[in-house]
This record gives sequence, structure tokens and C-alpha cells, in this order.
Amino acid sequence: MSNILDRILATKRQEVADRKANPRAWPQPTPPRGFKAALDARAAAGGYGLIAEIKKASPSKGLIRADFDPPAHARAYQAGGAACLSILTDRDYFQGHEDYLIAARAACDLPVLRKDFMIDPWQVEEARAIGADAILIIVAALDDGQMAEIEAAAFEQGMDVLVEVHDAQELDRALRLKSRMIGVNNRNLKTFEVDVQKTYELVARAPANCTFVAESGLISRGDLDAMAEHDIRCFLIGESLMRQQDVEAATRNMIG
Ligand SMILES: O=C(O)c1ccccc1NCC(=O)[C@H](O)[C@H](O)COP(=O)(O)O
Repeated sequence: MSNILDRILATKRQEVADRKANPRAWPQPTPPRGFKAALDARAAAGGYGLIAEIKKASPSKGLIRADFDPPAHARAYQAGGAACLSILTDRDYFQGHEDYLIAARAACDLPVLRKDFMIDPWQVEEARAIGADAILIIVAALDDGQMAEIEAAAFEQGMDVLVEVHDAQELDRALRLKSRMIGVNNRNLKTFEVDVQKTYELVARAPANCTFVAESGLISRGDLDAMAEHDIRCFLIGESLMRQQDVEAATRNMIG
């Protein structure tokens, strides 16, 4: 039986083919903002490096934020102390859009991750063209050759790469790449269950020179403090912040 990732990737292949056939023209983006450097600086200063996600909806939760306003959320996340943004651009499963990334990045100074399902280096060029400072490689979605090709395209554009893994085998494959920014997604893509134990298991296997990011299902300051006891200081958080009426205050309470 196919899981949600298989279904997303099937849709994405068709979407990318359509977009390559009918490319949009984009305005010239400003130069890349250092994404990994922004996270590392927070962690080095003894704080938490938060990648705050602008996420309208998801396959697991449906609609998360009805009054969705990417520029306002970007400003609130920056004022609340986030180091970086993650912005969903996938339309079919997350109700995202490239225009949300463009508008949110223009509204703040934070580096931005294009959160989408990369299957083709062409999408990396498009990501930079809309202003993204980093892209995501999901190890479960690609073979080693595809990952290396997409990573090389990103580095050529001066972007950072967050490499996302779910288990030890995927971590071993991730570490064959050059990027030293590794995210552990605690969400099981078959069941949608979130298990933060995954992060604890994998941080012990990751080399010390990695920027290590815990992703998904983080709800409270206590969750982050528990992870900090295992030397994990960077986090990708979406839903729990996006559900708050006062996003700025929620962000500050989470990491302040
Ligand atoms: O969020 C989902 O339902 C989902 C389903 C299938 C593939 C990916 C999915 N989420 C992408 C993410 O990585 C999360 O948006 C991100 O880690 C933030 O998670 P959360 O704080 O739980 O919103």
C-alpha cells in the first residue's frame, strides 16, 4: 500500500513536468541569506535555533490556520526570536504557494527554507528564483544519485541544504552528502504518529560537526528543554505556533 510520501511524489512528478513546460517569470531575487549560519549562531550563543514554519494546512491535520497571512506570520516569527523560516510551497497537500514564500521573505530579514518535495534540480533553480535561501532534501524520496545532483545544484546557487532523515539507514545515506545540516523528522509518514525518541536515537549517531535539527510534533518549551539536555538546540516547528492567535508571543514563549 502506498504511503503519503509516495502519493505526494507522484503528484509532484506531474506538477514539475507541467511547470517545466510552462515556467513562470520571477523578479530577480536578493542574494542568499545564510540559513545554516543563522541557526549555528543561535546555538553557539547558547540559545535555541528555531526554524519557524509558515504552514496553512497539512495531510495529517487538514486546515491549521484559517486567517493565513504569510507576511504577518513572518514578521511575528522574526519579532518572537526565530532564526529562520520554513515556508510550505506545495499546493496540493499543504495549500502552499510560491507567492507565500516571496511575500514572507520580503516582509522580514530571516533566511528562508523552501519546504517542498525536491525531485529535480530544476526545482532548485526555481527555489532560488523565488528567493529561497535553503532547500530540503528528503532522503526517503530520492536515491543517492538524485540527492547528490540536487545538493550540487543548491550549492551552485549559494543555498544551504537541510537533509531530512527518519531512521539510522537514512542518516547513513545523508552523511554521504556534503551538507552538514541534518533534520530528523519525528513524524512517521505511514501512520502520521510523532515519536520524538527518533531524534534522541539519531543524535547519538550524528557527527559532532553537524547542525542537527529536530522536526515535527514539538509543542512546548518543555519539549525543547528536554532535547537541549541531549545537546539538540535547533528545531523546526510549524503547527503548534501556527495555531496560536498571537504568533509572536507564542514564539517568544517557546524559545525566549
Ligand atoms: O505535516 C504533515 O502532515 C506531513 C505529512 C507528510 C509529509 C510531511 C509532513 N510535514 C512536513 C514537516 O516536515 C512538518 O511540517 C515540519 O516538520 C513541522 O512539523 P509540525 O511542527 O508538527 O507542524
